[in-house]
Amino acid sequence: MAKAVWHGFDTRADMVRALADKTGTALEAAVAARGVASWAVSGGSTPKPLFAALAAAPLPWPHIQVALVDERWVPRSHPSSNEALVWSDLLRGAASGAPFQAMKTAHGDPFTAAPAVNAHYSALPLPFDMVLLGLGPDGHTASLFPAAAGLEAALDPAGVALCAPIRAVQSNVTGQETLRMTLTLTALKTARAVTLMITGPDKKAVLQRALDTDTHLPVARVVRGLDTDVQIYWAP
Ligand SMILES: O=C1O[C@H](COP(=O)(O)O)[C@@H](O)[C@H](O)[C@H]1O
Repeated sequence: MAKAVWHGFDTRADMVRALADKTGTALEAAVAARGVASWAVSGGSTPKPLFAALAAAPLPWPHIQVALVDERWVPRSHPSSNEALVWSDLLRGAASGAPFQAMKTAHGDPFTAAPAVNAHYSALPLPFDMVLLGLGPDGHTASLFPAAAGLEAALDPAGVALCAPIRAVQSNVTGQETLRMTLTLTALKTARAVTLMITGPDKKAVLQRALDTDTHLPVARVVRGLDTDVQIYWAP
């Protein structure tokens, strides 16, 4: 069973430097070994400085396939679009030559889009060489929200889908449902390396609790279900 390995830093800048270095080295090694690398990235606010650091890094970007870990079912013009974040913060400068796989399609909802999104993701160089996960205050990672419709299918260890539709109610947005698409445990499980980037004492406490006692929370179920240990990068 995979476990969490903590890497703590005094400052966010130190953490970003270390994680950028680890990510760049792994992606470069994958290109050297197999001619191509694949990196699945989360959205949200936490990875922004990491994206800025890597966008400027002289990596073999045209051979590094970037894809999303999860997406809100909103157009790219929406401020919450993870795809928009990747375009604005990562796929620029040196990294602008990287091929990118989005999750959002023109379908009206992620449930009808799932076959198409799965077809797109099946064509990627898999397993992922690197996956960058984040964490929400409710213990969600990717778009695997506690009690969401679609959660059990997405976390089914025997599932075959790589991407799954999710209908979630976010605890910090009272009563508001969001439609999302997420990588499944099946897609995450075989990744060669998985990093989880978190900042602040609250997220550290949520993660610690999930790993120790609230083991039903999605982030804990993902950590347990992976083939590889999850490298946790944390700074205050
Ligand atoms: O909803 C989401 O939230 C998590 C955490 O986001 P953050 O803003 O607290 O860093 C993120 O990992 C995920 O990709 C996103 O869709």
